[in-house]
Amino acid sequence: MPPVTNITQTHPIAGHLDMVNKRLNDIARRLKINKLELLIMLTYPVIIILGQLIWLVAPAESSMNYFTSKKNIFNVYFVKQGWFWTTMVFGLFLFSVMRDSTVVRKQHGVISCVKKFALITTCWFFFSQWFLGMPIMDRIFVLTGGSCYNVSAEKLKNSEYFKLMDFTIEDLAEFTNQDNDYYYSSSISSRQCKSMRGRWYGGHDPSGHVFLLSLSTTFLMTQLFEFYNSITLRKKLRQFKIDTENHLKNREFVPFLKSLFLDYPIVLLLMLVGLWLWMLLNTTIYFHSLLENLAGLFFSYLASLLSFQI
Ligand SMILES: CCCCCCCC/C=C\CCCCCCCC(=O)SCCNC(=O)CCNC(=O)[C@H](O)C(C)(C)COP(=O)(O)O
Ligand SMILES: Nc1ncnc2c1ncn2[C@@H]1O[C@H](COP(=O)(O)O)[C@@H](OP(=O)(O)O)[C@H]1O
Repeated sequence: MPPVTNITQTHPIAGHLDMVNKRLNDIARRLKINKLELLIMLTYPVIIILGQLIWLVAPAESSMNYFTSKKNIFNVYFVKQGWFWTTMVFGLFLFSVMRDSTVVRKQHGVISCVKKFALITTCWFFFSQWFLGMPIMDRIFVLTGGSCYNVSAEKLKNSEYFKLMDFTIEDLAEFTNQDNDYYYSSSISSRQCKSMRGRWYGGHDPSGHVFLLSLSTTFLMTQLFEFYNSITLRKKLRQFKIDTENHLKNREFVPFLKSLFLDYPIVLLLMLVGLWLWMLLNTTIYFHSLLENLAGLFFSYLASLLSFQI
């Protein structure tokens, strides 16, 4: 009888996979993180590249859709309040983990993930909300030559921070009226600029959306796998399906919601992660330049890498 050869050892693809695996282990070791954390972090460059390809390939008319609008419901009520939703889902998840008798090493895990959340919340706050005045993302914009332009005299607040525009910027000319005076400032935040109907123009503007969406997703996914593995997760999702079918068959809507929020928030967590990844793809197709999206990702990587050290 001919000797039995192990196909996984002899197939050329197995060799390549082995090499990729070794390379990933190497990178993870150098960054002092585990392979799962690395794999999660690698999904964002893939999404950003996919977004760029869609933007390049799709003709303008087919790329104009509901998600091209800044006013789409998912952007206004979800992403723009993104830290709130991440906090809610994380809180429910943590509460369910504490009540779950099948989870091992609970106490240590819960404390470390609360610390991680405090750290990334601080990073989010400093990067996108406030950092001894302007948030970091706005400071980068101003330091690279950006300003808030075209603020009309009647919308002007805190006039000491503004100078009269005795010049016009060609790109922004359509937003001004020849008869009015307009002002500009490099000392106010993007939020203040927007509130005065000014134009945030001229600098490198790291994407706050890419930062928030990738940081939240990394945190939620790494915490999910901190407490569950793929087998226990699949078991939980199967049980959720059975419970839901029973609830809905008996028209028990309140018990269904109770079980979703208290016993199976992993379903909410996975739904939120799905929405965040979808919105991330849309951001990379329709908004910002590639470099600005990568800058948002870079700062979210820094925050995640810091949190992995806890
Ligand atoms: C010194 C201050 C440190 C603050 C951090 C303290 C850490 C405390 C530790 C643990 C407890 C955490 C409790 C956190 C509760 C957080 C609850 C909320 O998140 S309420 C705020 C809701 N707001 C948002 O979610 C806003 C999200 N949106 C944005 O960040 C921006 O809109 C954007 C970045 C998505 C886009 O920017 P834009 O300029 O284009 O609008
Ligand atoms: N996925 C998405 N869907 C809708 N609007 C998005 C979006 N991603 C980014 N935007 C919008 O693009 C602008 C730049 O976003 P950011 O700098 O946070 O990446 C923001 O506009 P506004 O600031 O006018 O709301 C934001 O709302």
